[in-house]
Amino acid sequence: MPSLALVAHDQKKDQMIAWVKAHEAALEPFRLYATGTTGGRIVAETGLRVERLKSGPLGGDAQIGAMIAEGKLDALVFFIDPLSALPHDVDVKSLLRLAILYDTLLAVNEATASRLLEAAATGSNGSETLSPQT
Ligand SMILES: O=C(CO)COP(=O)(O)O
Repeated sequence: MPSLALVAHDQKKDQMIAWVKAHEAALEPFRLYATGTTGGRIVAETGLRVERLKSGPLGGDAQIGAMIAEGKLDALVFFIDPLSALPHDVDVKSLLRLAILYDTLLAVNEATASRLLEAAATGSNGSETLSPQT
């Protein structure tokens, strides 16, 4: 089962929830992970099962980065707030850096996230990356 992590900063959480609801069927085939607060809202407001990690500022971004480094994550949807200063900006940068380094499927805005799911569904792109790991 391919794995996908969902992460959204506070000002982007409403957008993440709306996006998850709009793509619930397409997200069901994934083993889903999320940082703590994002995951809590997804579990409370959608029908999806999500494995919650720590909250981003408390190490959740770092946990997802470690999953990438260990080859345990196929794709990351990360709705970043481009208008706020974040105390854990170094963690955000580290996570993005690892996703780039390991060539992980990465979407940092809604338009790209939707295309990523379409590609995963059709297998027209990234099918190899999204094939089951175990
Ligand atoms: O801060 C985050 C990502 O950098 C997200 O963490 P939460 O989902 O716990 O708010």
